[in-house]
Parts: sequence; C-alpha cells; structure tokens
Amino acid sequence: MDNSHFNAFPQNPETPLPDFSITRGFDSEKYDLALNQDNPSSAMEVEEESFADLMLCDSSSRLIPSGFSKTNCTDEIVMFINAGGETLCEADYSMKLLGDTYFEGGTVLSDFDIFSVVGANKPLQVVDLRVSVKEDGLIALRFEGIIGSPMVCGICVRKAKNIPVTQGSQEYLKCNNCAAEIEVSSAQMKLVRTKATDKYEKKIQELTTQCQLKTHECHEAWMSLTAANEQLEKVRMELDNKIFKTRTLDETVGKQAENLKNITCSYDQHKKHWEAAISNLQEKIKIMKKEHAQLSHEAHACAESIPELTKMVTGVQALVVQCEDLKIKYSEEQAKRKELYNQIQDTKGKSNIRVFCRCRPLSKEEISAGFAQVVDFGAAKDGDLGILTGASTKKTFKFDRVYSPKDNQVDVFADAFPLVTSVLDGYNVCIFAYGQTGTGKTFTMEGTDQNRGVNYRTLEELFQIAKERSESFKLEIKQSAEGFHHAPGIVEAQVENIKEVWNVLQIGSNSRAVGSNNVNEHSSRSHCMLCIMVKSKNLMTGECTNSKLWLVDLAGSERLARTDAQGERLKEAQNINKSLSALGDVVYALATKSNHIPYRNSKLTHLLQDSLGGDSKTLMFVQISPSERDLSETLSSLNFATRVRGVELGPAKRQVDMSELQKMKTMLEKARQESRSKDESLRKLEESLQNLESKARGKTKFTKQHEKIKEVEGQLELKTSMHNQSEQQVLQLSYRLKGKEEICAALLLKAKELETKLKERQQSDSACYQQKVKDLENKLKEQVQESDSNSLALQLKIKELERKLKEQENPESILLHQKIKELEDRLKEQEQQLQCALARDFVDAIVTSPSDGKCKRDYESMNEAEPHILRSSNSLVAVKNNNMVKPASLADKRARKSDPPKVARGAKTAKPGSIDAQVHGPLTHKRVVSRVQAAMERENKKKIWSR
Ligand SMILES: Nc1ncnc2c1ncn2[C@@H]1O[C@H](COP(=O)(O)OP(=O)(O)OP(=O)(O)O)[C@@H](O)[C@H]1O
Repeated sequence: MDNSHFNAFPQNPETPLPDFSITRGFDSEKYDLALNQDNPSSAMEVEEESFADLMLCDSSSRLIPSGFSKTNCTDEIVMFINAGGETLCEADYSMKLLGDTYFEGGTVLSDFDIFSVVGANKPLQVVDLRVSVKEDGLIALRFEGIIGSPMVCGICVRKAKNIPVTQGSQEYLKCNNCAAEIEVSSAQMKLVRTKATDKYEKKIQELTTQCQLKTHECHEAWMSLTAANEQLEKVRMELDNKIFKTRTLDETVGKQAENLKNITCSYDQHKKHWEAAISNLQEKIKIMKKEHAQLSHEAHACAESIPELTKMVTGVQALVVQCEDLKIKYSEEQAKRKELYNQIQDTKGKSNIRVFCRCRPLSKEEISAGFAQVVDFGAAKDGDLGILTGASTKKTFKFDRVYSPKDNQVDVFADAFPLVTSVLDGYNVCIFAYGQTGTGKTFTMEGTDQNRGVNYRTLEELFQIAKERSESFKLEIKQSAEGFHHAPGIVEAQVENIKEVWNVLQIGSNSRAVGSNNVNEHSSRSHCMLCIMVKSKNLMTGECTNSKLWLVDLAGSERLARTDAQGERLKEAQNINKSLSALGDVVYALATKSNHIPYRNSKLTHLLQDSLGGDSKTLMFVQISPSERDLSETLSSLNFATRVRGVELGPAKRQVDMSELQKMKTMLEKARQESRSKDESLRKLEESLQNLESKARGKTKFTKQHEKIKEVEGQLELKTSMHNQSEQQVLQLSYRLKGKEEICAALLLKAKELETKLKERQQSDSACYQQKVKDLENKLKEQVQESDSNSLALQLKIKELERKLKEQENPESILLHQKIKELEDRLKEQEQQLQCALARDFVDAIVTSPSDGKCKRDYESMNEAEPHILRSSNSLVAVKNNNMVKPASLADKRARKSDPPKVARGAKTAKPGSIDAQVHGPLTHKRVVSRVQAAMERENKKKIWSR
C-alpha cells in the first residue's frame, strides 16, 4: 500500500486549526487528507508526484500552508480537515486550487464530500454536491447551522471530467431555416457551446433546485410524520399513564370495595346488634308501657275508688247491720220451724218409733198357684190393715201408714222424707225394713233402677238440702262411720254426690250374699246396713251437729221349717233369726221400759244402739205378703210390728256438739272482736285518709304512685330517646353507606368514561394518523410522479436535443452527448455503489454479532452518520434517543398490553441496538430479513428524495 503522507499545517500553538495531512487512499483513485495531530512536523511530505497545490485558508484569509499534487491517473483530490467543533462551525474556510488546469475557473467539481471520521470514507451529508471553482480558483466552504460539536475530519474533492478542447480554426453551423452552413469562428463556436452548456446547466440546476425542494418537502413530510409519531408516542404515553391511572383507580376501587365490604359487614353486625337492642328495648318499652298503663289504671282506680271505698264501707256497714238483723230473724224463724215440726211429729204420735206396713202384690207363681189374698186394704188410708184369718174372721192391725200393692216408691218416700230433714237438723234416725223373706224389703229400701227405693231417694234429698243450705249450713256427709270398722264387710267411702253414693250402694248390694230359697229366688242372706254420717254447722249461729242415718235392709225373717234350709243355709238362717230375736228383745225392752236393754245380744243391736230408742227417731217398714200361703208369717210380722209401734221412747234429742258449739262461740267472739278492731282500724284509716287528703295532697299514697308513674315515665322517655338515638345512628350509618356506594359508582362511571374516551381518542388519533400517513404517501407519490414526469420530460427534451445534435452531426454535440451519458452512467454507478455499500453495511451490521468490534464500530458509525444525514433532524435524534432510554417499565407495560405493532413502533423496534433488541436477545432470520428490507426501502426513499 502506498500511502502518501504529509502535514498540511504548521505546528503553531496559537493556531486554532489542527494539523492535517493528505494521505493517499487505499485505492489509487483517492487521496485522503488525514488527521495527524500526533505529528508535530509542519513540513508537507509529498511523496507522490505533482499534486495540484491546494490552499486552505480561514476566514481571516490566513494562508494555510498546504499542497498536494495530483496524479495523472485520477481526477480526485481528497482533502481532510479536522478543525475541531466550534471553531469550524464559526469559521469560513476557503480552499484555493492553484496552478492547475483541472481546477481553473469555471471547472465543475463533480463531487465534494466532507468526511466525519478519519479513514472511514463515509460522507457526511453533502453527497454529490457540485461545487464550482471560481474564476480566482477558490472554493469557498461555509459551515453553517451546525449544532453541537461535529467533527469534520475530511473533505474529498473530485474534479469533473475534463472536456477536451478541440483545436480547429473554422467550424460550421447549420441554419435551421435554410439548412445553409454558416462558418463560425472557434471563439464563436465556443461561445455557442458555452451557452448551450449554460442552458443545460441552468436546467440541471433548476431540476436540482426542484429536487431539493421536493427533498425538502419530503423531509418536512418526514418531519411531520416524525412529529405525528412523536405525538402518537405521547398519546401512547398518555394512554399508558391513563391505563396506569385506571389500574391505580381499579386498585383503589378494589380497596374501597373491600373497605366497603368490611363496612357493610360491620354495618350488618351493628345493624343486627342494634336490631336486637331495639327489639329488646321495644319489648322493655312494651312491658313498661303495660306497667305504666297498669299503674296509671291502678292510680286512677285508687283515685276513683277512694270515694267509692267510702261508699262501700258505708254500704258494708249497713249490710252488716242488715245481716245481723236477718240472722237474728232467721234463727228465730228456724227455731220456730223446728218447734212446729216437732210439734207436728208429736201430734202424729207420742212415740219416736214409726211403723209403716207395706204389702207386695201377688206374684205370678202365687196367682198361677191360685193362692188367695188374705189382706184387706179397705181402711188402709187410716192406717188400718185387715187380715182374713178365716172364712169369716178378720184380724185388724193399726200402723202409722199402710201401703197397698198399688202404692209406689214415691208415695212411700213422701212419708219417710221428714225423717231425712230430722237428720239434717241433728237427730239420729234409723230406717229399717223387717219382714218375711220375699215380701219386698229390698224392693222398698233399695228399689230398682227404674223404681228407686228409700236409700237412694234419702241420699238424693240429703245432698239437695245440703246444697240448699250451703249458705247457712256446712254439711258434711259420709257413708259409714267412725267406730264401726270392726263390723265385717263394712265399707267406708267419702262421697260428694248421689252418683258416687249409688255406686257404693251397688258395690255393697252386689257383694251382699244372695241365695235362693223356695220362697224368693234372690233372697238376701245378710243384712244390708247403710249408715250416713251428717255433720252440720249453722253458719249463722255456729251450732254444730253430728247425726247418723241408718238405712237397714234386714235379712229375711223366715221360719226355718218354712224355707227348708239345710247346712250352711241353716246356719245363716239361725244367725239371722238370732239377730232378729235380739232386735226383738231390744224392742221389747224398750217397749216395757226395762232398765236393761240387751243391745249386745247381737252385732245388729250393737250397731243400732244409738239409733234405736232413746234420743233417736226410728222408722220400721214391716213388709208382708198378701198370699194366704204366708198368712202365719204375715200375722207374726204384724204382731211384732204392732208391739214395736207400741213402744214409747219419749221425745228425740238433737245431737248437738257442745264442744264445737263452744269453739264456735269462742271463734264468734273472736271474729266479733276482730270485726270490731277492723271497724276501728277502718274508721282510723278513713280518718287518716281524710287527714292526709286535707293536709298534703302531694304526700299521699296517690302522690307517691304519681311520682312512681312519673319516674317510670322518665325512664320510658330516656329509653325512648336512647331508642331514637340508636335509630338515628342506624340512619346515619345507612346514609354513609349510601354515600360510599354512590362514590364507588361515580368512580366506576369515571373509570368507564375514561376508558371509552381513551379508546375513542386512540381510534380517532390512529385514524387521523393513518389518514395523515396516507395523505403524505399520496403526496409523495404525486410528487414522485411529478418528478418522474418532469424527469421524463427532461429526458425527452434531452433526447430531442440529442436528436437535433445528431442531425447537426456536430462533433461537439456528440461529445456533449457522450459527456452527459458518461455523467449519467457515472451517476448510476455511484448510486449502485452507494446502494450496495449501504446495504452491505446494514446487513453486516445487523447479521454480525454485536460482540464483533469492527462491525459494531461500523454500525455505530453508521448510526452516528445517520443523524448527520438529516442535517436538521437533531430533534428527531433526541426523540429517538429518548425513546431508547425510555423506562423499561413502560416498555414492559406496552409489551404486556400486547398492542398491535404500529408503523413507528415497528421502525423503532427494527432498529438494531435498541433496548427491545437487547432485551429480546439475538434476532431471528425473519426479523433480520425484514430489517434489511426496511433499510433497503429507506435507502431507496432517500435516493428518490435526493433525486
Ligand atoms: N211393692 C211391690 N210391688 C211389686 N213387686 C214387689 C213389691 N214388693 C216386692 N216385690 C217383688 O217381690 C219379690 C221379692 O222381693 P224382695 O226380694 O224385695 O223380698 P225380700 O223381702 O227382700 O226377700 P229376702 O228376705 O229373701 O231377701 C221381688 O221380685 C220384688 O220385685
């Protein structure tokens, strides 16, 4: 490699310009003016032959010693200047080409490149800038509008192809009108050619100007597109911000919703608590209201009852007085009634033993057997009974009552009823039936369900009277009696009503030994004795009585021979006869007024001891048969009954309980005393009440009650106010909840609105940008078409000119034509070279690994060169740089959002070395190809613009 090297500047410390040297390039076609700051030598070393002298001078016209010669084989002079940043920007540099025909005045330099990096051979911007050398041989370079600190380190100057000057004395021009050849001098010919050349050059210049204008317009369009992209980027950033805000809002809304949930939960709990408290309070209030009402009612009643109480006291006192009078009168009347009744009893008979004779009807067997009736009832109403003892003899018996078979149970009991009253008056009474077997003793005493006997009717009447006298007497009726438990088979039962009595009687009757004999199918083989104890207390007088009522159904008194009894039956009959004979003895003793009455001869008499004779009243039913078959038994029974009726027992005595009477008297006295004391206390109470009412109304019981009521009312009011407060709190809580719900709803609405706005804005912006891009593309197309059409027109014109020139067959025009063709070819070659070089560089830069130092450096130099290509696109560079240093968070967010790739974004991501590329690792083949294609397209566009 043959490198020519020399220093172009003297080493002067005061000189602001750095040293530079011209070095012959790697190819023989170029000479590089290389920076050589390290070389202190100011001497210019020219090792090659005959370089054209080149003067570089600054604005102060200070000549910079330089010089280089040109080679014969090249038309290029390459000069590098390293002026260093600001000084270069502010200074004007002139380059003077001295003493060479190639750079004489009017010479056109086809290429004038300024290099930014030493040895890079990369033009800065002014590619294909055509520079004319002035008449004085100077080339003026002016660096204006450079911002920052660019480093210009080289200038490449290529000379245009030299037009050989044809040496001739005379030339001819053909007239267009007459085709005559006109002789012109060489000077004139030169002038014509010059004019033609000028004309073409002017046209070329015009085209160049137009092209520059188009380039400028495209540049502006590019700028506007960039600005639009910037705006789009801004909008995206805003969108990101909005999304971020929306997310923040969402989070806030979520938090608020969570808070709201918590508040709702706590509200529900509070609500439940308060509801429970309220219901509790309501219950309490209800109870208190009830109490209040009750107290009020009581208070009113108290207040109202005071005068009524006084009235009542007065009324009660009057009633007590009346009652006392009535008591006295009643006692008097009762005494009179008893006296009269006893008098009646006495008038009926002197004796307390009454004997009623009852005759049963003839039985079916007797009638069928044809037994005659021997009983005469003609004077039965007067108590006389006749017995036909023979065909003409008749024996008459006198009794208290005589009942024929026609008399029913009611008639019989009507006569027995006064004795029942006597029991209640305190007398012992004994009613018993005596007679031959089968004569109707059981029928009279017990009766049947349809025909109740004396027992049932007596008890019925007793309960009825007890009920009637319940207000004045306290009657207690008992079956059986104390002291009789030794009697076998006796049953004692407390009875409350006649039904219970009847049940007991039935039980007794059923348990009674029943047998059959030839007289009675259901003959009673034992006595049935019903004893009723009656305790009576006169509530008026306090007199108490204990009396007994014996109702006795004796066993049959048949003769043993008559019944043909045997074995056990004989024993029974003997016992019954024994008891009956004992009873007869008693009756006889009573009748004869014997001092010794043989009560203990049998259990029967022992039981009836206190109810037979003495102070008691006795009623005996003597039952007889009307049949002539039973005549002797009938006469025997009637004789016995007559003997009993003849006994004079004297007046009966009431069985008054004196101890009870005494007790009652004491109690009465006590009660009277209590009554007196109560009356006294009542009187005192009335007095005190009157005094209290008159003295201090507010201090009375009523006042206390009133105060109590007031207190209760106060408590009620307090609880009501508490209840109201709790209700208000509940209301406030519900209002707060509603407010928060509304805020949440408003926030949600706002978020939705923002989202819709963002979407609309995105849509409108994207549509707008797409429209703008389309417009720009259309404009670009139109301009390209225009330029194409212009160039086509120019080509046509050139062709026409060529054709004309051909027609003229002028060697000069042929030369000119050739020159133009050469220029075009060269231009094409350069374009192709440039395109190929750029494509190669891009491909190298992209495909080669980033760790490859050279490629990386080339690529970086390329990236550095690009901003300078767009001279005034520093803002764009800044924007791109900004984009490159954009925070990763936004890029990540965008990546997360997975937005569809846009034009600007695609361009940005396609750029090698960007953060996206670094982040996403090695590029895929597809992406590399797409990037290469994009670079090629961009370069093509550049070319189109530059054209
Ligand atoms: N007044 C009357 N009217 C109708 N029938 C009667 C009358 N008196 C008794 N009889 C009937 O005569 C029969 C015998 O009566 P009841 O059994 O009462 O006799 P008794 O004296 O109790 O006999 P005994 O001593 O053997 O028990 C019964 O069938 C009864 O219905």
